[in-house]
Amino acid sequence: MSTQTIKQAKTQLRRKIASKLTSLTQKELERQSNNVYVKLIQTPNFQTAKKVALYMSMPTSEVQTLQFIKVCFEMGKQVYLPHCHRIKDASLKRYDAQRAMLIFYEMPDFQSVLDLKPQGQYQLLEPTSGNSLLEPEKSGNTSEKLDLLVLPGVAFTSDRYRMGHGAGFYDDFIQRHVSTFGEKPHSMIGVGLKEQLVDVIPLESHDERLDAVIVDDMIFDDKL
Ligand SMILES: Nc1nc2c(c(=O)[nH]1)N(C=O)[C@@H](CNc1ccc(C(=O)N[C@@H](CCC(=O)O)C(=O)O)cc1)CN2
Ligand SMILES: Nc1ncnc2c1ncn2[C@@H]1O[C@H](COP(=O)(O)OP(=O)(O)OP(=O)(O)O)[C@@H](O)[C@H]1O
Repeated sequence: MSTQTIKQAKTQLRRKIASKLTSLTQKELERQSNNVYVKLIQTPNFQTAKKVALYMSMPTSEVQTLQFIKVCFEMGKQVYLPHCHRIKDASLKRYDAQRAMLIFYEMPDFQSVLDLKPQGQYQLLEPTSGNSLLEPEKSGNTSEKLDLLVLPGVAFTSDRYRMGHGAGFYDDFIQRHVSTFGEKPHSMIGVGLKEQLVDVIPLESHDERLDAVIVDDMIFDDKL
């Protein structure tokens, strides 16, 4: 398949999942999110992780994360949340069409998460300052690598591939993590709803395979 055909197939799949998700009730979204969170907490990689990067969920189409973030603080984890950073210096682009990149900021406590305000084009709840991870324009960045990266997505497969909203942010972040720390985050876990589990995702060469995918009460990991 040509790159163009793969991109079109990804767009089609995004539409198909979006229409499936319109009939999901709030109750069902909460039920599945809770199942995911129980499974995630049980994983040894979560138990041992100190630095954990999560995301602030959008209201209807993603596994809800607020309760999970709360538990992370209660367990003494260092919690990081993403910010979409517009690239001003073209030399920081990793591919031509790239406009923005993810920076993760450390959240000092749960209250600061509750206080987040919607930012940018997608009105996501994002931090805009703080101790950062992989902020390239900032000198003296002394932060250490991530123990766990929890990834949102639009679709997931049982062989641990993921497709997002089409910005290429997470694959880019993983590559920059490798450039800076010499390795990927210790563990990368995608979380989804059962409506987001598909047989195949059209893959491009930059698409990263995850260490585990958790969908509703199912976990797919490389030890199975
Ligand atoms: N909760 C959450 N936070 C996140 C992400 C995410 O997927 N979920 N991201 C993950 O990278 C980054 C933000 N990236 C995003 C990129 C595009 C769209 C979006 O809605 N885009 C299209 C719709 C595409 C589609 O059909 O799905 C639009 O332009 O309307 C949302 C977030 C960082 N933070
Ligand atoms: N490393 C890269 N090199 C070249 N093109 C890329 C790269 N990363 C992403 N792109 C391009 O950017 C677009 C979005 O990529 P992709 O579909 O992989 O994003 P995604 O996984 O859905 O997004 P996200 O990770 O932000 O949720 C695609 O058109 C893809 O070809």
